[in-house]
Amino acid sequence: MIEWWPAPAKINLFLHITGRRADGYHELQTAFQFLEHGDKLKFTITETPEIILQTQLTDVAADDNLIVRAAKLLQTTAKVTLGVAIQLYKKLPMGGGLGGGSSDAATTLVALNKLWQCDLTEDQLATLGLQLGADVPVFVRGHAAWAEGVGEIFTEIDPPEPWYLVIFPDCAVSTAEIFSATELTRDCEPITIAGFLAGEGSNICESVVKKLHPPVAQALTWLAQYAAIPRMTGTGSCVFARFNSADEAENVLQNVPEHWHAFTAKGCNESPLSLCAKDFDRSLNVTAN
Ligand SMILES: C[C@@](CO)(OP(=O)(O)O)[C@H](O)COP(=O)(O)OP(=O)(O)OC[C@H]1O[C@@H](n2ccc(N)nc2=O)[C@H](O)[C@@H]1O
Ligand SMILES: Nc1ncnc2c1ncn2[C@@H]1O[C@H](COP(=O)(O)OP(=O)(O)O)[C@@H](O)[C@H]1O
Repeated sequence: MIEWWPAPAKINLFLHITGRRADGYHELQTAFQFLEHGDKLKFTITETPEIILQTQLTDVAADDNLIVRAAKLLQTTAKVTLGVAIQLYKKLPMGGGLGGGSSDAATTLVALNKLWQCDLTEDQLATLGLQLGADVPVFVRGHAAWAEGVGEIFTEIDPPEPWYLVIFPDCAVSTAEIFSATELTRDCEPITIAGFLAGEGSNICESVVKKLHPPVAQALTWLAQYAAIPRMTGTGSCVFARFNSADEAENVLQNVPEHWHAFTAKGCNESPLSLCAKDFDRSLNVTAN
């Protein structure tokens, strides 16, 4: 049986804004890839219907935590009478653009769907996830993706899987703050998947974030000494660069200034959550046979 379920980080390999809908949401083009690095969650199913989060996050009330919101949403939708106690091992910085909150929510949906035996389909879980946040569906689906619309229309992609060095420049960036900035570029020319795979694309939010959060600019400048095309993920604040091997990424990690948190991780097109869910299904089949 699975004890700890992974909630991996994602990075946006590029991020363009192509327009804005009448409801204020932005139309995007982006490419998501997962990292072999992230949070972990442990679920203990209970006979009574309470949902208890045993690990508290500073600054997030338990009822606002996306883990609790995801569990409640699934419990109500699938009319589940069981409950759950959840432990969280939090590694991903909040407001870092690594999608930690969304990934925690997706792992909760995917794991509890199995542990509570709800039998919702992946499409149903992704639709539920979208109610919690724009980034939740890609974590539910678990494959690297080209995304359009407000980030919910996916095409699976298989870009190279390099090693990354990721720096969290010790500042949190709110997605809503960046999307409400007047100087944000909102009219990028659409690009194609083939164009992206050939190297087109950048993160259009970088200039606004660098201006509002100088540590992000400093981290990008620092990384540029060691790697071509350092980039910000999502609306920040983390920045990343790619390397051909774990050793190359590790060597640069040794030099990262102490006041920044940093880590290395391999990029992966199938998410650790998806692999874990398959392991879970296999273990059930073994027990049944
Ligand atoms: C733009 C991305 C790229 O990955 O940024 P990051 O959050 O990862 O940095 C995400 O899609 C973000 O997803 P997520 O963080 O789940 O966003 P949400 O909670 O749904 O929305 C936060 C706020 O951002 C704005 N928002 C979000 C998504 C979008 N396509 N257009 C928007 O204008 C809305 O004002 C919304 O209130
Ligand atoms: N389980 C959770 N983990 C992280 N953040 C959460 C969680 N639940 C709710 N949040 C809220 O979501 C915000 C965004 O967090 P996160 O997804 O980690 O960053 P980002 O969207 O920049 O990748 C946090 O600042 C926090 O207020």
